[in-house]
Amino acid sequence: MSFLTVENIHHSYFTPKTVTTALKDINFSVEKGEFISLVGPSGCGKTTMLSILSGLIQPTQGSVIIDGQSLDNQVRSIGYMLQQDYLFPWKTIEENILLGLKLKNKLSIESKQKSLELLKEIGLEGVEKQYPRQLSGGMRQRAALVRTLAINPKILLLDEPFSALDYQTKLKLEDLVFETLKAYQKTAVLVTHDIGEAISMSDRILLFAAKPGRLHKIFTVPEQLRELRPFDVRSKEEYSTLFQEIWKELESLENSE
Ligand SMILES: Nc1ncnc2c1ncn2[C@@H]1O[C@H](COP(=O)(O)OP(=O)(O)OP(=O)(O)O)[C@@H](O)[C@H]1O
Repeated sequence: MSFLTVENIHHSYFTPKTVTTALKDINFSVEKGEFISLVGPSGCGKTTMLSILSGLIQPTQGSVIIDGQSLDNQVRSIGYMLQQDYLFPWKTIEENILLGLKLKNKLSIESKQKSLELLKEIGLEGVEKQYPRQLSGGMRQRAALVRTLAINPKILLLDEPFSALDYQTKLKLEDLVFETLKAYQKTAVLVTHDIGEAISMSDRILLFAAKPGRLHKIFTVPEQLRELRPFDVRSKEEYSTLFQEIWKELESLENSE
């Protein structure tokens, strides 16, 4: 059985005058430790899918099974990382990264030590007593990653976590997040508009189509790219080939709309 199974998900948004089918007949599964990306044109339902996986919205139909249990029993073990870091400005970095543990009643000497070690591993040693405004955007996103991992989530949902960063910081963070998730064998689902980012970080890429939002095609990243760090993937021939393939598929989707 797969670690994450999405079964027959259907979701519509209702307003007094309109019904929008954001997702229709979505089925896919993710293995433990696998990294998948959701890509596709604007409005194809990527964010809706992630909101369903996080338990923030209930799908109109269908189910999500994580580690053999329904999502309702697992929402506490989902980690969510967004475009904005959402660190509390009046709390220090240490207080921010321990907040999730505190809220979940999981703060202990051991869990605190683990979180501070992770902060060190991610290159943020020495900023514990500083406030978010004293850190750069990239450093704040790294702190947000530590806060997300501190609760030891079973699955990490990443909603365009690098899109607000400058290009150089983004590439560096892609490497860092990739290495960290690999080291901790975390299962992750990334939503991104950046095909290059999807190829360089993922095992598989799920291309969604719009109107109605649906899963159009799944691409498997070649084995030889999966062992490399994201930055190095970008210079490989297999990367360019897959980029072209996904790009053409996206163009054909746009032309058929
Ligand atoms: N709260 C809402 N109420 C009504 N319609 C919504 C709502 N949220 C999203 N939609 C509609 O559902 C569809 C899917 O939206 P969603 O935001 O999931 O797509 P997306 O792929 O994440 O888009 P983008 O790439 O632009 O962020 C769109 O047609 C959108 O207009």
